[in-house]
Amino acid sequence: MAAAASAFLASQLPAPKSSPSSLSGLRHACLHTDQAFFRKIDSHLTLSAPRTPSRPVLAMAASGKAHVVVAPPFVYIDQVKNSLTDRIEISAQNSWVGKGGAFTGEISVEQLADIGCKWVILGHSERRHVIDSVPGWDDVVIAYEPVWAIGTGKVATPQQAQEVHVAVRDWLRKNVSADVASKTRIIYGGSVNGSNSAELAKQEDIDGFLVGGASLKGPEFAVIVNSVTSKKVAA
Ligand SMILES: O=C[C@H](O)COP(=O)(O)O
Repeated sequence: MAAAASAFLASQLPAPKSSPSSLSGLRHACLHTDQAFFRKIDSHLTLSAPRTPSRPVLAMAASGKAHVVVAPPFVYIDQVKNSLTDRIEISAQNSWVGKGGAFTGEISVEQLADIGCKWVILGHSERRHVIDSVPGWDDVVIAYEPVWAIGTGKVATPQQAQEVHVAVRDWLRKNVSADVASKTRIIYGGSVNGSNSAELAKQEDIDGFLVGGASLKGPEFAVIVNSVTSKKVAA
């Protein structure tokens, strides 16, 4: 199980030069906990989900273009999974990342895999996890979310997000490999909605989205999913 130290990686990234001055201090301070890692359990984009996904979500998924993963709270995973087609995969919002043992109340990746959950979000800024190592990068998706943008309605500009995504990719190139840098999906999260997703998706290094609030609105969620270009879907 899973991923690099998010705080460690983030601490090596520069604050985006294009930050507006009113946000630059906050952005810089927040940057240290802004990266989350998605680790595929078996084999990006992850989303909050209502108990029952809406018809537009199912219709959009059936179109077969974007890779869609929904991340309901633990207690709804089975219910949501049973209401979805196989085209939409399931993620947990967190998991126990330590070794085995007696940890009452924690949920392990083995348990998640056992109920058909293929992904897990690790290191979301709301969880403050720090993860030790990445045994393999093939199934890791990195999400950049400025903390000030999460649930606030304040979205990073496409240029700001692109700048940080480039920095993340550069970090991967220097610290892992050029191959991993080019293949790893880096997704943006933080007040993504149907009005801003298209411009964000045009950026070269934005490979998808981590959507919170807008994922609960079926038609808007479908707009966001469809804004991810075919180039990135194919990646
Ligand atoms: O988990 C969700 C992300 O943190 C983004 O949430 P948001 O789209 O509501 O800002």
